[in-house]
Amino acid sequence: MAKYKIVMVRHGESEWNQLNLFCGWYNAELSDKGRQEAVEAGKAVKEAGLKFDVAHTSVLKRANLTLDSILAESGQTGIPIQKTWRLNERHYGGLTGMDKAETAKKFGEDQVKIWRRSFDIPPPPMDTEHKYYKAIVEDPIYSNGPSKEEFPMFESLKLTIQRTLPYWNDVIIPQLKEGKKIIIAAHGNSLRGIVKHLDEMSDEAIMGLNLPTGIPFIYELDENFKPVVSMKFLGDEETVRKAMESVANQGKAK
Ligand SMILES: O=C(O)[C@@H](COP(=O)(O)O)OP(=O)(O)O
Repeated sequence: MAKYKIVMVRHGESEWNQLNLFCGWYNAELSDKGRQEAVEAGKAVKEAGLKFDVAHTSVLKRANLTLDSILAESGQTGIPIQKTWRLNERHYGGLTGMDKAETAKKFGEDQVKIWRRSFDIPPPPMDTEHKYYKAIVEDPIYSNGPSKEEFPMFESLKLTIQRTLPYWNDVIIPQLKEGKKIIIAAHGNSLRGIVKHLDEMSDEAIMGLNLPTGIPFIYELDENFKPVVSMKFLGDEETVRKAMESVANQGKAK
């Protein structure tokens, strides 16, 4: 029997999603389409009658602004919002700022799929000469963490899960136990990590999961935090399927 319910959402389309650039820890803006997706997500939350006591998000504005829109549209602006770098997108290392389709043309679609979707093969590291190194490392959004030692220069999904899961276990689970109703607004890969954990997906199975932007999904969990309902999207099946397919296709050479 379901005891807990939690809502998650990948942010609306960012300007870098729109340009098809690897984004990772770069603090990209939402695109106009992304802002609209966030509004629609809020309407869907309202229609579904979902109420929250607390919200969690990354320190990146594409997730923060999506959350703000969802809360505004569903009339819940006053709730506490907890921001953490642990919910950030995976750090895309040296690929940050590169065009996904161009990268597929140069290195092959198979290699790009490995970089995007393999469980434990990381992208190449970001070195100090990288165009976006300073923009990321010196961004004030990181002034409260991670520490210098924790600050990644690249992350595989495995490494992303290693820093996201402690937040799930130490912050989210205790709040669920207290009876808090929670929404998490985060990113394609930080959320894939949580989904992999909850659904106990194999390293192979998680390769096939592409999360769409701006469509909230619900998990219902039993008393042991095992899913009774998994990834139930607030959207019709065909729209979700197409949106997932289009994310998968971002890594194809054009
Ligand atoms: O970093 C990025 O480019 C995308 C995910 O990219 P893929 O892993 O789907 O290529 O992250 P998000 O838009 O969710 O913050």
